[in-house]
Amino acid sequence: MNTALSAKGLNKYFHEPDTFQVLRDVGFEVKKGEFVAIVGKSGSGKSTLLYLLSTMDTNYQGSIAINGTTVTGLSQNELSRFRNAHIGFVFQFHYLLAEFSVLDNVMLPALKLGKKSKELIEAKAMELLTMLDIRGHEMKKASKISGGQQQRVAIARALINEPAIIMGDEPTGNLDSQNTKVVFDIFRQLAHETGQTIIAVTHDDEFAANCDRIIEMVDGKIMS
Ligand SMILES: Nc1ncnc2c1ncn2[C@@H]1O[C@H](COP(=O)(O)OP(=O)(O)OP(=O)(O)O)[C@@H](O)[C@H]1O
Repeated sequence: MNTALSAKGLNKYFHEPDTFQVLRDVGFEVKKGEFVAIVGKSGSGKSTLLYLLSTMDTNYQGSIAINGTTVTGLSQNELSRFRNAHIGFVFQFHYLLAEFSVLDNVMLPALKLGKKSKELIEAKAMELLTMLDIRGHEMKKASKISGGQQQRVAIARALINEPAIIMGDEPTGNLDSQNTKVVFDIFRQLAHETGQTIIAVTHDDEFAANCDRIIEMVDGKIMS
């Protein structure tokens, strides 16, 4: 199976203050190992779309399948389990637990999933911290490292359960150009060498231009 994500006929409405259609018949497929950027003007519906794709928002028309599982219609409990096992999230603001160590932050989603022993999880976390060049900072509180390092810790946390898909909402929105390049290169490596699929909403034209494919949203529709 070569399709990582399939979205069909997605329509989404907001009803406050007035009824407003934010997504209009959105459909596309993303292949396994593809690195895709979602771009578009502010208000075009990018974040709303990512919320649907990431299974956080279930109030829509249409259907979404991830890695061959139709997630549309699953219960909140099923979705929560599915997300934990299959999707990694990287946001503009990393939402690390400031008072917890770097290592604990990375280990947490795997401890929550409860499939592996603490020793195995710690070994995997250390492997990721090494790959992301944060080795040596693992016992520091998350609040005591730089912004670029924090974002790399957030990526390690997103990767700990070896998700098939990584979704980013402005994953480099808060970073300088040097750290943006580091994060971009990590994503590209994950896509092209590990076969993980990356879908990132971005306002950064250079970031988008270097992805495998750009999905452009205009007024809730896909243009290209
Ligand atoms: N909860 C909500 N209730 C009502 N309208 C909403 C809600 N969330 C978003 N919208 C509206 O839906 C439209 C799309 O919003 P969305 O956040 O998806 O856009 P975006 O392309 O991600 O924008 P940005 O680039 O500024 O983040 C906007 O007009 C926004 O005001």
